[in-house]
Amino acid sequence: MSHNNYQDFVNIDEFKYAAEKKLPRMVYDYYASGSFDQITLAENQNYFSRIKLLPRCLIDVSNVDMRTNVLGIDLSFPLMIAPTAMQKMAHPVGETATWSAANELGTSMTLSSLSTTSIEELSKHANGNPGWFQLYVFKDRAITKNLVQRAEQIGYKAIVLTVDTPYLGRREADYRNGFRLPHGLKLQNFSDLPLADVEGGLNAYVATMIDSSLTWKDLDWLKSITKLPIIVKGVMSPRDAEIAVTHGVDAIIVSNHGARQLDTAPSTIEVLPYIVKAVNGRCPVILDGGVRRGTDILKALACGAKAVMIGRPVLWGLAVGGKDGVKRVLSLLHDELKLSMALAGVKSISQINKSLIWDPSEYTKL
Ligand SMILES: Cc1cc2nc3c(=O)[nH]c(=O)nc-3n(C[C@H](O)[C@H](O)[C@H](O)COP(=O)(O)O)c2cc1C
Ligand SMILES: CC(C)CC(=O)C(=O)O
Repeated sequence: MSHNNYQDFVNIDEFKYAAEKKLPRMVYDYYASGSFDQITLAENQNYFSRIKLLPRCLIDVSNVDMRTNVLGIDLSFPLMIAPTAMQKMAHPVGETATWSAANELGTSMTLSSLSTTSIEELSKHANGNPGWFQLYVFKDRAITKNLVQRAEQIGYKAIVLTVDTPYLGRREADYRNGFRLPHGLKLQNFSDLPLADVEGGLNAYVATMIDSSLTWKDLDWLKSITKLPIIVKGVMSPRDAEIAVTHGVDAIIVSNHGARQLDTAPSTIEVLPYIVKAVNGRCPVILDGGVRRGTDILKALACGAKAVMIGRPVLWGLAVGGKDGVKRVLSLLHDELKLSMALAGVKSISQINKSLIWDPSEYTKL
């Protein structure tokens, strides 16, 4: 067996480069791409780098406690795994490897509706504790209802309703490459239905199958068919956050879908403080998009997020080293956050607040 040196990688970028070398071009491009000119893709990371952290000194940081809890889920640190479709393209073990890595590191994952491992298979692997289930609402409501009820019955703890995908954003590399699900792989939640194949590419799939007429009324319908908490994923406008809260959602995920939908949308970290203000403590707010460093997690929490999610870094870990690759990705971010908290002068999650972010206007009158 060839020597795998990913255990020596010191940051997430190294995983990305290694995954690019290892994966077929079509798969890597699908995972990596943003839409159109990928302005938002760059901005998701760049905006983080423009925010400055202000360290406090002479605080006993010999013990840093990163534990937290989101909607009843205990986390060893405030990071969860975002739903990403078709993980068996990255590694033959796919979603179950990701779940195991998350579980061993004391965190949790959300299974995509469009997974290459079924709702039931993952739950069996997870001993009935599979995490959250991400829902795409199909035009055929019987299919949608079936997904939700299977997830509820078999032990998923919340439904993550994705609200930013009435159509798929245009990722140009996927057109060039003629992206399709590789032979031998299926969207396992639909076993033998025609729905399980992505023969004509993803854009056609979404346009044909996914309900682009979805509105807030459908959120009420969803609530009527399940007792599980409902989390809306893909909120970017503070106005929509307000509407979501009035519809009684249990949490909001501030997300621009990893910059794969509307290009030139703002970065998620830029809108986060405004959404937190609009929500005003009425439900937890989670952020995803561009989180690649422990300092990014610290900044998101300082802006009021309860936790963050990562998408692509997990796919890079999975591609490079399966379960152990994902574990290494998670532990890098875990250790980076711990060090960053200590260097900033905070020893627990509850001590993180916006005073950690450098804002000269707060000090001009001192
Ligand atoms: C390859 C890929 C597939 C994705 N599939 C889904 C999906 O099936 N459902 C969903 O709600 N979001 C999906 N997303 C969006 C992620 O859940 C998440 O919002 C995004 O990846 C976060 O940004 P990051 O990759 O910069 O961490 C996908 C993202 C990527 C990169
Ligand atoms: C199959 C797609 C709808 C999955 C997705 O959300 C994405 O590619 O961004």
